[in-house]
Amino acid sequence: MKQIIRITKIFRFEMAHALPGYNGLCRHIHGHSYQLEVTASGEPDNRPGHGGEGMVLDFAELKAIVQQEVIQPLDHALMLKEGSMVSFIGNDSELLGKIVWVPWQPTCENMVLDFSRRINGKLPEHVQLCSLKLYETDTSYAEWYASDNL
Ligand SMILES: Nc1nc2c(c(=O)[nH]1)N=C([C@H](O)[C@H](O)COP(=O)(O)OP(=O)(O)OP(=O)(O)O)CN2
Repeated sequence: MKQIIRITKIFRFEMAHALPGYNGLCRHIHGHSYQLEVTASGEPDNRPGHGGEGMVLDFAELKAIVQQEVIQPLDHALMLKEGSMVSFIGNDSELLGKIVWVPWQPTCENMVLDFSRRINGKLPEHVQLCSLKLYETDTSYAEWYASDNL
C-alpha cells in the first residue's frame, strides 16, 4: 500500500523590509529574523542499496534547493516594493549592495506565496511541496498550504 510521508526542514534568515502605506511603524525600514519551515511529501524510496533508500527526499537536497531559491538571495537583504524611494540614502554600493526589488508589498503573506512558487519549480517530480510556514516575529507567521490552493 502506498504510504505518503511528510518531511520538514527549518531555515533562518535575516532581512529588512518596509511596508509603504502601512498605518504603523512597519512603514519604516526595519528588520526581522525570519524562520521558514518547509514541508514536502512523497513516498520514501524503497530501492534497496540506493543512496536515498528510506527517504522521501534527502534533507540535504531540500536544504540546497531552499538555500539557492530563498535563503541566499534574501539573507541580509533589504526587500522593497518597486517604486519605493531610497534616494535619500545616497548611492553607497556597500550600504545598498543587496536590495531585492519586488512588485508586491513585502508582507509575510506575499513572501510565503513567492517562496512556494520558487521552491515548487525545483523539487523532483516525485516530491510535492505541502506547506510553508514563515515566522516574521516570534508571535506572527503566515502559512501556505498546497491543499488550500488546488
Ligand atoms: N498580516 C500581516 N500583518 C502585518 C505584517 C505582515 O506581513 N502581515 N507585517 C507587519 C510588520 O512587518 C511587523 O514588523 C510585524 O508585525 P507584528 O507581529 O505586529 O510585530 P510586533 O513586534 O508588534 O508584534 P508583538 O509580538 O505583538 O509585539 C505588521 N503587520
